[in-house]
Amino acid sequence: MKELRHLNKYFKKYWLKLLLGIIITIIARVFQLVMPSYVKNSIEVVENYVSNQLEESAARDLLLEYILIIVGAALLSGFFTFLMRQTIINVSRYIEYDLKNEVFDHYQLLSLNFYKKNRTGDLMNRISEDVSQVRLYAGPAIMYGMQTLTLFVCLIPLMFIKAPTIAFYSLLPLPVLSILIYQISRIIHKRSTKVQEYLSTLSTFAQESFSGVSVIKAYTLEPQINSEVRALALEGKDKSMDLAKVNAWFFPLMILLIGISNIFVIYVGGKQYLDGQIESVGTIAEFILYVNMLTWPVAIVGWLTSIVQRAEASQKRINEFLKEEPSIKSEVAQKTQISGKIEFRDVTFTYEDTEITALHGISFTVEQGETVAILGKTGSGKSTILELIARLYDTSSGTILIDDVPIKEINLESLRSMIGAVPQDAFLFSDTIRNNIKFGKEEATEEEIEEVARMSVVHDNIVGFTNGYDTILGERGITLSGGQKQRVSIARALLKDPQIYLFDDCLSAVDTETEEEILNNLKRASENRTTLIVSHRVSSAKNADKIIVLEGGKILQQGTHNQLVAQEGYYKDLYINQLSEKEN
Ligand SMILES: Nc1ncnc2c1ncn2[C@@H]1O[C@H](COP(=O)(O)OP(=O)(O)OP(=O)(O)O)[C@@H](O)[C@H]1O
Repeated sequence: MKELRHLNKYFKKYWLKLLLGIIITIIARVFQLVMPSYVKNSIEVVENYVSNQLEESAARDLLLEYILIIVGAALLSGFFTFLMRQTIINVSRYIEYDLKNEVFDHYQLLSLNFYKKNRTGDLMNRISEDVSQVRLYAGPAIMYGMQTLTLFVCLIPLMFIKAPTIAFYSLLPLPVLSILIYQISRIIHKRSTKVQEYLSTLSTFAQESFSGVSVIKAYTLEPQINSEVRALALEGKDKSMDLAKVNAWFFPLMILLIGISNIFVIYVGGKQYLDGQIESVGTIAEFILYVNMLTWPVAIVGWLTSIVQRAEASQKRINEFLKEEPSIKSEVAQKTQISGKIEFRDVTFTYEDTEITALHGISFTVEQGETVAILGKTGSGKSTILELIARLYDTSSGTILIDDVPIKEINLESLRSMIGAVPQDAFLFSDTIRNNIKFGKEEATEEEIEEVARMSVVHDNIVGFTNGYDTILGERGITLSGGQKQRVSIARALLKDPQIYLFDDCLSAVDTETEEEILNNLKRASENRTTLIVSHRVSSAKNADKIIVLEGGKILQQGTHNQLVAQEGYYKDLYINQLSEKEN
């Protein structure tokens, strides 16, 4: 129960509702207890009438009275049971909602390294599946637990007072029932977890096959994929059958044990009646009702035990993530203005997970308002430089200064709010084009959105769609071409109007003419803004104030376009190659 202590703060938050729920549970059970003794009384009335101790009209009146009491108690018990669910189950839904938000908010704080170490499926599972398991503890477990406790506390002493011998024998099979249900619940849980695992493997595989359907068709891989799906589905079916087999035991076992209890009541009660130890056959009927009232709560003790165990395991997994500290933290609370000078001083950076050293002792300065292009072969460390400026990672050694202040001494929110980054793989949400552009500036007007779309040379494409800016993207809507995605992503950054622009090879999928047009527009937009452009093309770099050429994480060449074409090396070769490609 150590891990579940995390929920105490929520129990404190909703203590009044919980207390009310518990009181209502007790009231509901007490009304339920009225029924069996009035059934007994009714049978006694009939017995007395048969043995001529009671007039017919008096018997009728009494029976009517008892029936009305039974119906009234049942209605009240039902009404309070309804209220019980409305309070306790509602509290568990509130706790589930709070806990989901807590986990999600924490996920948002964590750094990229955390997301690399943990698979998306795992992150999703903890926020959905594990939180649901915990909810079962916070709601149903408490509700049924209270119900069972009330019944035990009220009913068992009552049974022993009324007829101790019958009580003893009728209760005898119930602990066995509880233990068996506990064992079955455990097995059911284990097997259903396996079924869930297979289902998620199958759905991941299916999802990948649908996403990659064009590759599958192009390579005529359909038969192979079909047989893999069939094999997975077969395995899943076997696991489901295993689960169905244990599930099938649940109710028959319960019915068997209730049956045994009833037989004990009838046998022992009948014997006592014949021996004159109990006065009425009604007592037997009363005890049969008691046994039936107890069966479900007793079975539930086993079920509850396994629910608490599962909730504890789930909360442990949730706590593991909640304890995770973000590796990139804002060490300065005070927000600052940033004008955009960037300096790398002997920066070395190694990715923790792959241990690849992407940058080796890099030093360079970008003055405020300057445009710098970074070129180099793939894997030379270009994107890493941009990621370090946005402080998605911290340097392994050396310092990055923004406006001559070490980056770690700048409020993280201020820094990131002043950066407009366009990543290499433009990511667009399954939302309208308008909302995707507005992402960086919620309050943007229609005119502003259109203006940045024009500057990114994507406006004409957008108005060409039937729904224009309301066109939904992604799975629910249309798929943009690589170049269109890149340009929507550029529009998003322009709308933010930041002090620092980071463009990571974001024109690779557009033709050179459009590239030229966009670059001209960017030049206007980024006037007085510090701009870093990562590219493989000389055309994107040639107008920059400075060009940095990287190789293997080190600076190979540095200078203006004119300086670099005048010297032998990577840049000049690239320039000549791309020039002749263009001419051809
Ligand atoms: N997120 C990451 N985790 C681990 N290693 C990484 C990560 N990103 C890049 N690397 C490694 O760091 C090195 C530099 O990568 P980087 O993406 O900075 O190169 P790049 O010059 O931008 O390449 P490209 O032109 O292909 O985009 C590469 O060897 C790469 O494998």
